[in-house]
Amino acid sequence: MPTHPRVYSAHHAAFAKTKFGDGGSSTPEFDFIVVGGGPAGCALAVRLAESPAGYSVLLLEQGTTVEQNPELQNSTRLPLLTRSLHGSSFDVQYPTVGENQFAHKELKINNGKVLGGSTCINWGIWTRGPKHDYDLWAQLTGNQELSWDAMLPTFKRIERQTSVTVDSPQGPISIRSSSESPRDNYWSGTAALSLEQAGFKRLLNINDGDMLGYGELVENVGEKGQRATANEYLKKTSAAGLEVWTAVRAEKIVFEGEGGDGKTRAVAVSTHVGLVRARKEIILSAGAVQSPHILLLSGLGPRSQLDTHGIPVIHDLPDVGQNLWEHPFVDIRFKLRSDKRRDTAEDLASLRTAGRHLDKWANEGKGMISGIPVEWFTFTNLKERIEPILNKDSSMTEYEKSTLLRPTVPHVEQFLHYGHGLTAAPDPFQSSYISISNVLLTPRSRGSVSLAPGSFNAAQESPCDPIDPRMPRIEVNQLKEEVDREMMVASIEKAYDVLSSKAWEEFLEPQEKPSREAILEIIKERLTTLWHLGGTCAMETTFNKGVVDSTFRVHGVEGLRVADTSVIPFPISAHTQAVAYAIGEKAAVFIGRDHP
Ligand SMILES: Cc1cc2nc3c(=O)[nH]c(=O)nc-3n(C[C@H](O)[C@H](O)[C@H](O)COP(=O)(O)OP(=O)(O)OC[C@H]3O[C@@H](n4cnc5c(N)ncnc54)[C@H](O)[C@@H]3O)c2cc1C
Repeated sequence: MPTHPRVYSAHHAAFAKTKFGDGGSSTPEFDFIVVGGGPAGCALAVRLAESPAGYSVLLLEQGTTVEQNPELQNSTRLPLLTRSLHGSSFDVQYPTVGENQFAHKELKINNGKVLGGSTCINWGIWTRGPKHDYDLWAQLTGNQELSWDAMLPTFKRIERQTSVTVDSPQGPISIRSSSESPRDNYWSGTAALSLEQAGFKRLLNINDGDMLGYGELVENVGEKGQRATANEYLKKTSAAGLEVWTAVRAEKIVFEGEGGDGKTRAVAVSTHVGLVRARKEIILSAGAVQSPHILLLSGLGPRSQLDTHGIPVIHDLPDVGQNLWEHPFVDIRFKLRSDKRRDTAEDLASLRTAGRHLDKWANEGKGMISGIPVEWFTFTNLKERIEPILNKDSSMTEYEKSTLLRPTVPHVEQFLHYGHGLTAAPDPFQSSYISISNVLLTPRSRGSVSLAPGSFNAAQESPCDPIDPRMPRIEVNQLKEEVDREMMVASIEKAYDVLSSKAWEEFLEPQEKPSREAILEIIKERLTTLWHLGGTCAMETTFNKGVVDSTFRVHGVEGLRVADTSVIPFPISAHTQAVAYAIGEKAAVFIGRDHP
C-alpha cells in the first residue's frame, strides 16, 4: 500500500520475524503507541509523528486495510453504499443486552474494524456540534482549551472545503454542503418549504455553533463524491517516525511500578502477536467500547468487577465503562403518490434504476449516488416540554440539570431522506418514500460496557484470529428514562407536521398524526441506534470523578491516556466523527506539551 507511511500487516508471513526477531527474541520500542486506527487514532498518531520533536509512533489497528479488501472498496468510497458494509469483515457488530431497553431489543451496533475505523463504514454526515456543548465541557472540566473558541481552529485544521470559500481551511478531510454537491436532488425545494411551513428558522451553516433551526447537510465527501475517511490523514503525511501495524489486536496494557494505588506506569502493550514497549506514553483510541474494555482487562476499573473476574487491580476506577451514551433514532415514512415518483434511494434497490444512477456517477461524477440522499437537518430545543417531567423527578441531579435544561442545546435532530430512511428495508417495486429520521441527541438514559464472563481468561490465550475482537457486555438502555421517550415523541409529532404540510400535499399520501400511545408503539417497533457511542472513559467534571483528566490522562497511573469518543462526558448534540477527529488532534497538542 504505497500511499501510506510504513504499513505492515500481521497477516504477512514475514511480519512476526521482522518485528519480533527469531522466536520472538526482541521487543520493539516506540516513543508512543496509539491503539486503534479510527478518526481519533489516525489524527493523533499522524499529528504526534509530525511534531518537530521527531517522535517515533506506532499505530495499532486490529482490522485490515481497505486496499487489502478490493471487493469492499467501492462500498467504502460511496457513502450511499454504506449499508452493504454492515456485517462485512469491516464491521464488528457489537451485540448488546436488551433487558432495559424501552423496546426490549438486542441491538447489534455496527462499528468499523478496519484502518480508518468507523469512518470507512459510516454515512458521512459532518457536524461539529453546538458551541454550548464545548463551552460546557470547558466549564465543567476547567480546561478552556475545550471551549468552542478553542475548538474552532482544531476543526479548521481537520477540514478541507471542496468549494473555494473566503476562509478556506486545508485539512485532510474534505467536506462540502449539499448545495455544493452534484447530487441534483429533485425534492430539495419542496423539503425546505415544508420545514419553513412547520416553523423552522433557516440556518446559514449548521456548523457555526448555533444550531437551532434547519440547515443544509454537510458531508465529508470529496470532489468526485468519494468518502473522505480517516485514512486521508495517513495518505497525506510524510512523517518519517510513523509506523502502522494492521491485523494486530491490543489485548491489555502492561504496567511497571508499585501496583495497588501507588505510582504505576504503563510501559507496554500486549498484543496477540507479542509485546511492544512505549518509551513515553500509550494512548487508547479503540472507540467507546474497546477503550474501556482494554482498561478493564488491564486492571483499571471498578474493583468489585475486576475481583469478580479475577483480574489483579492496578487502580480502582469505578467509572470505567459506565456512563455509556448513544443517540437513539426512529424513522417516520410517508409514501410518495404513485404518479409523483422521482429519484429516491429506492432506485438503488432495483437493478434497472441503480444501473442508471451508477452509470451517471461513473461517467459524470453526478447524480444521486454521489452523496447521501439527505439535504436538510433540523435541530430543536425541547426545554419547555421536558422541564415538567424533570421537575417532578426527585432523582434529577444538578449535573443532569446543567446538561439537559439548557435553552440553547438541540435536544432532537431530524433529517429528511429522499427514500425509505435508514432503518427500513428498501421496497422498490411497491412504493417509494420520503422519510424523516428522528434522533435523540441528549438522552438521559445511560448504559455500560463491562467484562463478559471469561473475558480475562480469553485475553490471556494467544494467538487467536486478530480480527475477531473480544466482546464485552454492552448495555445501551435506549429510552429507559421517561424524559427520553417524551423527547422522541415530540420529535415524531413534529415529523408528522412537516410531512403533512402544504408543501408535500400534492406528492405524499396523507397520514393522520397518530396518538401518543400509537407513537410509542411506532417507537418500539422502529427504535434503533445512530451508532454514536461515547462517555465510557469520561473526563473528570465538577460532578464526576470520571476516568481521565481534562487532558485525557487516565487517573491513578502514568503514561496512559484515552483519546476517542469515550472521553466525552455527556451526549454531544452532534454526529460524532468530527468530534472524534478533534479529540485526536487535541490529544496530540496535550501530549506534545507534556513531552517537549
Ligand atoms: C454505520 C455507522 C454510521 C455512522 N454515521 C456517521 C455519520 O454519518 N456522521 C458522523 O459524524 N458519525 C457517524 N458515525 C459515528 C462515527 O463514525 C464514530 O463516532 C467515530 O468513527 C468514532 O471514532 P473513534 O476514533 O472514537 O472510534 P472508531 O471509529 O470505532 O475507531 C476505533 C478503531 O480501533 C480499532 N480497535 C478496537 N479495539 C482494538 C484493539 N484491541 N486493538 C487494535 N485496534 C482496535 C477498531 O478496529 C477501530 O478501527 C457512524 C458510525 C457507524 C458505525
